[in-house]
Amino acid sequence: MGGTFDPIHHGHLVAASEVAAELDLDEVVFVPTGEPWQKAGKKVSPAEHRYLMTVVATASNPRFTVSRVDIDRPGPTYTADTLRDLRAQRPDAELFFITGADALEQIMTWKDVDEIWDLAHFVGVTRPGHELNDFGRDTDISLMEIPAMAISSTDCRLRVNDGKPVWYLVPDGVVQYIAKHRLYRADAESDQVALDNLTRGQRTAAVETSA
Ligand SMILES: Nc1ncnc2c1ncn2[C@@H]1O[C@H](COP(=O)(O)OP(=O)(O)OP(=O)(O)O)[C@@H](O)[C@H]1O
Ligand SMILES: O=C(O)c1ccc[n+]([C@@H]2O[C@H](COP(=O)([O-])O)[C@@H](O)[C@H]2O)c1
Repeated sequence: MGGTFDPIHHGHLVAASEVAAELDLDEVVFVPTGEPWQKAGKKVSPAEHRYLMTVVATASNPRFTVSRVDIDRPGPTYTADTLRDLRAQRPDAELFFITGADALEQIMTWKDVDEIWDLAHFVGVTRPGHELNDFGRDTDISLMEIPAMAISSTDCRLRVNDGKPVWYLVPDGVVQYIAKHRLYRADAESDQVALDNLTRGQRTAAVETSA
């Protein structure tokens, strides 16, 4: 399951859990984006913070793992690259790519969209406020109804900035990670920009130092 995970929330986790149970998957790999090019105009937290929050959120589930392939690959994140990298690491695995209805609405605008159907089966899950569409022939998309979780990362970020709680919207460890690193607060903006401006290696060291 790919995502910007800024922050990861219970909507993501329920989607992964439901698809894993329905399809009897051995593993769900959460893949935080490196540079989500379709969010280029939006402020995105440093990849290392998003990666670490995803690790914290998934740690208690033995079937959930987190991959660095997208955050370690320089440049914009394309799912075709994600899937090629995962296939190289797991040559015998049958891959499924889980995506919510809103992301699925945009899938025809993704890079190399004609090639992605050969790299994985796509599973589109319901999300409140969005229509679920499989685009008909020439695609490989299964649709799945999951419990409706009206949670978004955008709303979580706004709530933190407004001083509202995000308990029970995100896992407890993620609430604590956000507080510890003062994420999503307008008054911490200068810290974020400073982190954004570091090189990838410096950023990893900086986040590890402050963790
Ligand atoms: N509440 C939800 N229910 C089902 N799928 C979801 C939900 N939230 C996110 N997803 C799906 O998870 C994937 C990653 O989403 P993403 O990390 O962009 O979260 P988001 O909540 O949509 O973030 P933002 O509000 O910042 O755009 C996408 O495929 C998205 O459709
Ligand atoms: O391949 C693309 O061009 C592409 C364009 C937009 C989004 N995606 C992928 O879709 C997933 C959800 O993205 P997002 O931006 O909604 O967090 C994530 O894995 C992205 O890398 C992929």
